[in-house]
Amino acid sequence: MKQPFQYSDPDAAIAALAERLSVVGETEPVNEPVGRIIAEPIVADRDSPAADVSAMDGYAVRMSDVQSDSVVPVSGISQAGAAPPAMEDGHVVRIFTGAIIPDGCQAVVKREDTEELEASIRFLPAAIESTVPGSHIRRRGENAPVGSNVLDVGTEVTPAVVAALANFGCTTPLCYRRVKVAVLTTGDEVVDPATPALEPWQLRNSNRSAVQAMLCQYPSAILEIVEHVKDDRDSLQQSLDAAIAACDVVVLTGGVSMGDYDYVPDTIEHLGAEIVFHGLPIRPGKPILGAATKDGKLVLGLPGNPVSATINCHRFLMPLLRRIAGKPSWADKPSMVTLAETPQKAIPLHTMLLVRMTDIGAAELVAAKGSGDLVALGRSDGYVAVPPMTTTTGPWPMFRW
Ligand SMILES: Nc1nc2c(c(=O)[nH]1)N[C@H]1C(S)=C(S)[C@@H](COP(=O)(O)OP(=O)(O)OC[C@H]3O[C@@H](n4cnc5c(N)ncnc54)[C@H](O)[C@@H]3O)O[C@H]1N2
Ligand code: MOO
Repeated sequence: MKQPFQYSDPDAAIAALAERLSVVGETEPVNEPVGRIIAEPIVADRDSPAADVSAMDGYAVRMSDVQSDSVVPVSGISQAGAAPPAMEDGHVVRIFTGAIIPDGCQAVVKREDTEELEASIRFLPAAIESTVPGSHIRRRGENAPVGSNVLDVGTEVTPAVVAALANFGCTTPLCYRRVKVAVLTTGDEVVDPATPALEPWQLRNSNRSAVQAMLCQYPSAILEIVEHVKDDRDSLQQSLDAAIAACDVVVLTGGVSMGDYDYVPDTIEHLGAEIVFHGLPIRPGKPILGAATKDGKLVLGLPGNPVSATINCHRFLMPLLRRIAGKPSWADKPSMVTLAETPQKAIPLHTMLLVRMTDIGAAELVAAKGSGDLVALGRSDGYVAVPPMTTTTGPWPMFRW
């Protein structure tokens, strides 16, 4: 670990790493695109709406007929799913929401603004006062004319985007392929989480579970390799070489610090990757390592302590994955929250404190015994980032799991 630190804050370190990473270029049509990134502009295949339509249930009228004392006969019905009838002079047409505006109609009057008589209507004062040409008419193409751009390349597909895509007949949008990720955990003391009886010197592989779970929440990434590697230089080198050949991103946990078995930094260097930072002024996570290969692949060495690995996977890996996946606005946009109590110690590091949200929207600190405290981790909703030498309640950025 180099001292002083190469970057004074996590965002600067993330940005420096991001600059060196390649963005996925290959594309594929995707059936279930939520969480994927669109790789082609989506163009309107028809006007939206496709014709002038009514925004209300009511009557299609000519302005000259909207008089306070006249009784106007109803000459037909325009309903959704059918062509409109002709509109006779001196008549109104009954119309429903979404139905096409008949030729000659200048406005729609809401049903509740009329008195409905047998086969005719009378306009109530509300209709007389508020009806102007175009009232309650949605004009053809007012949302988007045919051929216009509806969604840009780089849009992340949400349920709202899916609705817009469906409207333009796009059910399998062309998206960037998923980012291939390898997760390599290290540590000879670490065993599979399903192991029932452990020796006192063993512990369960919670880091693998945490990283896997975070990746599962992100549809633009796919886990290609998940492996636990023995604490020896050759095994680690072999696994790292294979992982970097097959994937865009390799995440390692453990072995990045100063211990005799901490081979991660050396093996990454041996790979020919540029170590952009090794050590940052953050707690937890001071020994974190970020590297980029010559062809722009990410190698992230997360510290082994479970709270550190989980927080820093969220803080560093997830935004960088969004960037590699092709999302232009990839940086985190944390909401600001006020802490329910002051942080106890002012330290010269960016501190990420586990918090739980109260019902009134304050962030309560979760008592934690350090970066191995998985109980505190499990009780948290996320973490709050407090700048160096600060003991005030904020508001500070809150990152939710
Ligand atoms: N002399 C120094 N020692 C340490 C420093 C330092 O700056 N100088 N930094 C400390 C900090 S901070 C951290 S965090 C750890 C990180 O070290 P490593 O990344 O080398 O992690 P390990 O030593 O391999 O493991 C630390 C701890 O975490 C447990 N662990 C590891 N992997 C897993 C896993 N997959 N699931 C659950 N738990 C895991 C491991 O058993 C250790 O208890 O270094 C400090 N030391
Ligand atoms: O990263 Mo370490 O987690 O500060 O213990």
